[in-house]
Amino acid sequence: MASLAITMEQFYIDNADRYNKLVGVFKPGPSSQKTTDPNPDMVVSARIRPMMEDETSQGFPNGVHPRTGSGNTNTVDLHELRRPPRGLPTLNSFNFSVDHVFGPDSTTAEIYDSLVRPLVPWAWGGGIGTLFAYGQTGSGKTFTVSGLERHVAESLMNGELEGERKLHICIIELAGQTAFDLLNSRKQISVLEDSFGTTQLAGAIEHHVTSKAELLDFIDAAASLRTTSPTLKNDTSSRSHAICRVRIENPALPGEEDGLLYLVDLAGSEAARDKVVHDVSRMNQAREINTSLSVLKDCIRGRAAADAESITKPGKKAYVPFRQSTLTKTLKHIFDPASSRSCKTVVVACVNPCLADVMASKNTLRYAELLRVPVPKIKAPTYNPAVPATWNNEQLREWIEKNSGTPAIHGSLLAPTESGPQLLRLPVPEFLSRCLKTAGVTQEQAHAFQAKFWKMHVDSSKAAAAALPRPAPDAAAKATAGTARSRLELLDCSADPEPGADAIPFKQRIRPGMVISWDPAGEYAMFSVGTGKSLASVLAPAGAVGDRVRDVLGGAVKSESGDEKYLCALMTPAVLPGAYDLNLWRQVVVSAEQMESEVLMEWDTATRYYYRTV
Ligand SMILES: Nc1ncnc2c1ncn2[C@@H]1O[C@H](COP(=O)(O)OP(=O)(O)OP(=O)(O)O)[C@@H](O)[C@H]1O
Repeated sequence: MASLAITMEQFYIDNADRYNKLVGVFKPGPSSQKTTDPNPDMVVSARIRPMMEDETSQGFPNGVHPRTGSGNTNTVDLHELRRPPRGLPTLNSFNFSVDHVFGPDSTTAEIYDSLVRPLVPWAWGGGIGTLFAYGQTGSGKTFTVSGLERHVAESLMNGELEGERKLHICIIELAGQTAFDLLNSRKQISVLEDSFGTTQLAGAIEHHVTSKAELLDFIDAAASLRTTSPTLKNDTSSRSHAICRVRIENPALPGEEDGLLYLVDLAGSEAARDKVVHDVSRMNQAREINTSLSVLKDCIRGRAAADAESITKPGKKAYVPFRQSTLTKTLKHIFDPASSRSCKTVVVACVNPCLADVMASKNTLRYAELLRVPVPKIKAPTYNPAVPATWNNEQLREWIEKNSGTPAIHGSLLAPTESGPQLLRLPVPEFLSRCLKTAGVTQEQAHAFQAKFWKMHVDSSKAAAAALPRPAPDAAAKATAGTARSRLELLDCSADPEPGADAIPFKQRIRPGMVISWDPAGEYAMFSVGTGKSLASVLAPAGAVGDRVRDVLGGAVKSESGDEKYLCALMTPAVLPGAYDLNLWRQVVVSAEQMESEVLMEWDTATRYYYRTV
């Protein structure tokens, strides 16, 4: 095998002139892949590095050519030289299409500006931005990722992004099934899934960073450890995946998910021709790398397909095999369709243009093409006031201002340019931060409004998917027609079913199930949360229960005083942000005087919790 490779190399060198002549007269045909609409959340690019000094000095021609002219920036031509049994060598040509091709003269700054820069504000707003560099050994992955890391550090730390954030960095290396902390002397760590289904890097140390210099120091320390590890020198970087994770915490939204920025320098997809060693461990290593890269491809495609369908078919569950490799398990948040985190991903397929490596380059470009999932062409939807996915920016803003409670959230602050589908894709923390820009809006109102918007989308899509023939409206439905909430909505919401009830002060219509905010005094103060208030759901008038009934602190419920009192069940914050539990057996007596306001709550079947609504 090795001798065959050497003979082929000699053949390429001997026929370099003929090869260059054939390439010079090559007439490119149409691109082999149908052009698809670019997917803004999943961009696949190729970077062709320059020929290296040693490659040109040996006489190897350039085998990979970005197509130029007529504005074409996404096609690459690759030419092999075939050795026929008889006669002169001939050209065997292929072309590949991706979203962007960067030729040997392109700089890392250009790649950053056109593809990677948008990931930074996305993660700053609470989303997940990921960059993968893929390619054969020696194709420029580390060169590209380390250059991009510098630009990312600059963007994160130059003070241009809005709001305060706390940044934490962690850099790990995955070699086969084993993970190491590159910021802690390459100590072995474990990749575990906890009982909440979250992947934990057990044993890895996260470092808080406050300046660009500090961030770069960590990046450089990890890079030097990766490339100079004594026993693995020279081969370490090519046989392992390096994952740099920056976690971006927003102190103004403590309960929300943090933004995540991943920069992933993948293991070399194939051993370079001059490094092939056919021992068993090397073969096993190569098999593991190939498996992890193949699973990665399936996961990237799976997630892109799930995202593309999330707006049109939200009920449909995509299968993404992220548990099949340590790499994808580590990056679970990106791939798990159940995580519902908003992700933007960029892949840079790095290509070595030397003719001697053209087989590996062909595989890299084919892999890159496979990562592209066409975005379904959806004709402009017809406006439907009940379906957020059909709203343009103007319709969305109008709805926001009418439906976001008091004070009304400014549409221009929440959705300056977005359409309905675009706002649905916004990371939740970013949505909340934008709501809070309107003076007087509280976090609770922002949460409730976000939940209302999302629920409307889910309900409308489910209704469209079900497309069941509708029965004729019954008398009760007719009675509520025209009120703010449909009969169906009222089944899961604490709102008063009486049409027009909200015009009557809540104390004049207290009823079982109503949720109230109250001010617990004395020993009941232990039930207050945050603001000193507590939430409870009315069960019955205190006078309606037997003489021996006691509340949660053992006090008698029935009393001789003529005060208007109610037996209520406490509602307490649950583990999920913005969620509440109804504690049916933690009962308290609340007088009408202690009640401050009615709070509308909704039941969410998916999480089995109650949420505030507006
Ligand atoms: N665009 C580029 N311009 C100039 N030099 C480059 C470019 N890309 C890569 N190189 C050089 O090519 C060599 C190989 O690059 P690099 O180490 O980044 O490859 P790699 O794909 O990370 O390899 P490995 O998988 O072995 O880690 C390095 O000397 C690097 O400086």
